[in-house]
Amino acid sequence: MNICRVFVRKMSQEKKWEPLRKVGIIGVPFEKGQKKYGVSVAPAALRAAGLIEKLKEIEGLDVKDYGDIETPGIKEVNVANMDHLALVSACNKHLSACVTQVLKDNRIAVTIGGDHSIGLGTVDGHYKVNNDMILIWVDAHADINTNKTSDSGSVHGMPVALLVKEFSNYWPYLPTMDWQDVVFSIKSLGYIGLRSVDNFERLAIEKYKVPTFAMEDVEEHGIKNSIQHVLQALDPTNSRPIHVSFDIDALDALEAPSTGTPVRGGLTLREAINLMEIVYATGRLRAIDLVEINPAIGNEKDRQQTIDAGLCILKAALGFSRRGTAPRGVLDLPIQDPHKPSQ
Ligand SMILES: NC(=[NH2+])NCCC[C@H](N)C(=O)O
Ligand SMILES: [Mn+2]
Repeated sequence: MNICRVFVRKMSQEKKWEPLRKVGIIGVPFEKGQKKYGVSVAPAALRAAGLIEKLKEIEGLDVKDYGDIETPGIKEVNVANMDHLALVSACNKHLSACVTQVLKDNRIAVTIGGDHSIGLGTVDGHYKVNNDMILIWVDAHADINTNKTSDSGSVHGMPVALLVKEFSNYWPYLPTMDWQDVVFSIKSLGYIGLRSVDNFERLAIEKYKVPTFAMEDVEEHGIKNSIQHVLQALDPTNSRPIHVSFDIDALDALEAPSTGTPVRGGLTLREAINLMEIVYATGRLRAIDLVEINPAIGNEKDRQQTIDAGLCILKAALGFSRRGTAPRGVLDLPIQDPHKPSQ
């Protein structure tokens, strides 16, 4: 039997994944998912630091800026221990539609927060286009509290719990949230970088066996094995689109001090870059969120360091190589005539 031919046929049936070389940037100046002032300034601060230009420098990358999502003032609703739900809901409804549009334009959706409550809209919008997507939540926190289990009442600690269909019995009726179809499964979720996990969050992770590499596990296995393990657990056939929701507080507070809920003992920037390089190399990254950069926290150096770290993470996710990239289609260095003066 011609095993070889069967193998070749099987290979050619498998979808080949190439990194998408087109991206769409969405800014979300939203901060009502938590209590501190400043995280809404991040999209402007990143743009001022050259976000668009720096991404355009990546060889072959086509970058389109879709502008910012604005959230007009709105009448609040009353849900126990859940601050500003109506505003969070309005912002995410709009954001979800925008992410869907970027993906339909055949671009990777790059969303700049904003606090992490906006993960609700980015994942909702992504799922509408790729319902086989997997979600990698890179964070110091699990963000899987309900209004019953949260100590803070801040929705940036709840987006994962709002997203997953397995949690429907853990929520009351949530006014203003009727736009959301809760269809994403917790079976498609994995965590990297955790080190501040509330009791009920830990219970949820164990109950639903969420592939989780908390900092102790990253310590034991290294970042490369950690991400590969999560990807393998969620998608053993390497065939599902990837969404990374990256909270800057996944980095050690020394690497990214300008954030609202910093925790020491986190990822180094090198580990975060390596993580994103590995995700890029799969060719399957379709959406990335970068959230919780708060330029109003710390001094000028803290601010710059945090924004710079965020830019490094985005660049690694979108194909920047630390090895360098030779100019495309050029085979030699520029020739000069040794008998003539320079021109
Ligand atoms: N996206 C974040 N920074 N989340 C922090 C959440 C902290 C805490 N677990 C809470 O529920 O409030
Ligand atoms: Mn978070």
